[in-house]
Amino acid sequence: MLIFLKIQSEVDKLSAYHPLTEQEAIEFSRSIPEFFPAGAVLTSREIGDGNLNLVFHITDAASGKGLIVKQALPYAKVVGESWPLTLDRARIESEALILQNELAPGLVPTVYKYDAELALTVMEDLSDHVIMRQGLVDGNKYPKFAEDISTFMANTLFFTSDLGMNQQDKKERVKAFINPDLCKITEDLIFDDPYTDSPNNNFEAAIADAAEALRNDDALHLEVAILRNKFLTNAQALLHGDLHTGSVFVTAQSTKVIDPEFAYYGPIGFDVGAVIANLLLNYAGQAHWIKDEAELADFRSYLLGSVREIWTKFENKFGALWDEHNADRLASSASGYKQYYINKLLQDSIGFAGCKMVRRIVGLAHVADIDRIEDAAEREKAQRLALEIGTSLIHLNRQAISIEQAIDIVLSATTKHV
Ligand SMILES: Nc1ncnc2c1ncn2[C@@H]1O[C@H](COP(=O)(O)OP(=O)(O)O)[C@@H](O)[C@H]1O
Ligand SMILES: CSC[C@H]1O[C@H](OP(=O)(O)O)[C@H](O)[C@@H]1O
Repeated sequence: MLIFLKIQSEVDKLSAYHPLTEQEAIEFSRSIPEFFPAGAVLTSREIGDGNLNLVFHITDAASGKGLIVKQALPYAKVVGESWPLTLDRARIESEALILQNELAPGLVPTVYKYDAELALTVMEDLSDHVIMRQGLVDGNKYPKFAEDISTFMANTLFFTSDLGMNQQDKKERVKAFINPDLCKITEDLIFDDPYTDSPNNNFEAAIADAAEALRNDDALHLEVAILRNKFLTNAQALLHGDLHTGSVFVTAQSTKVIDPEFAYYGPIGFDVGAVIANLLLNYAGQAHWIKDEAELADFRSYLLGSVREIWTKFENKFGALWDEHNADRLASSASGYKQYYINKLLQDSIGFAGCKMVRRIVGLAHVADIDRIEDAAEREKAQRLALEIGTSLIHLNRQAISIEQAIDIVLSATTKHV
């Protein structure tokens, strides 16, 4: 009730706020200086397929130019008005995109305009790219992805941390990116609901036994509680906060990260783990999407190779930034500290990856890689494989010393679930 009243008063204060119609989105997009030719005949289509916001695609057939107008609703679209959600997330998203573009140039869409009253951002149209989740379901490989995403994560995470920026300025930035509503979604959906009998949970009867096992595994609960506490308290760097393959646009030559409305200061491994988890969720679903055994083995080995490459490149790039740009005297001089810090990042990444896999199988919001499998028995197999990998990664996390251990977990779970 309190949240509802808070958000209602937020909406009342923004007197101009209302969800745009497709026509109004066209009118708004004409305010971007010198983008569309004067008198251009524009068309508008609401294309939002995410859980939270409106996304209008504005196009001019004559010039071939396009724009994206993304507007926050005062509630979570996937659930409806009964789940109020702050409009401030539009500010967080546009400020995060602008900062990410400075730290990792070319790896996010350009922001043309942010309007606080309407809670909307006008940004570069990336319709010549595909959403990576769909690309992977279609069996496509992305040769630039590991290089680009490791650069994106190393740069944005290092240079927003106490290692890579002035530590007093960092505290101001923590303040600017306080994001309680969106963090609460993650705290509930990822770090609580799957391990209890929550009304938010959403799993099929066929895997009720596996869902029950999650609720009764004390050792697992200990690991999740430790990871949850890191998410709640470890303001290590400015995270993207929701870095799944539905938040990445790709082509063979290009990578663009979108949708950082969950950005806040949190543990670095949460972003790295999100990328790993979503590659592994695709891995779990692929036995349905690719029927030929040799092709399946090849694609799965590409996915595991990507996990290895992403971690290794991230570790090397983060380490190189540490050597060249460290703003913390003791961190750079204390012998063994860099190795200690980066090993903790590996452990966190593995643990968070596991949590993110589990939530996509038994929690509120699922992934197309698995949910779109029409055959119930095949879908169940994929769900059980994802749960086995996810829980094993969570159990491993604090013991991990190499990414190879995570890969071994995937391989032995695969053998078990043929
Ligand atoms: N810059 C963009 N260019 C082209 N399409 C976009 C862009 N941003 C978002 N979209 C489309 O809108 C969809 C939802 O966007 P997203 O930012 O993920 O919204 P939500 O925050 O609701 O999840 C994307 O899956 C994509 O199809
Ligand atoms: C009730 S929000 C559920 C889920 O949706 C978000 O994803 P997206 O904005 O990309 O659709 C985020 O992952 C949340 O956990």
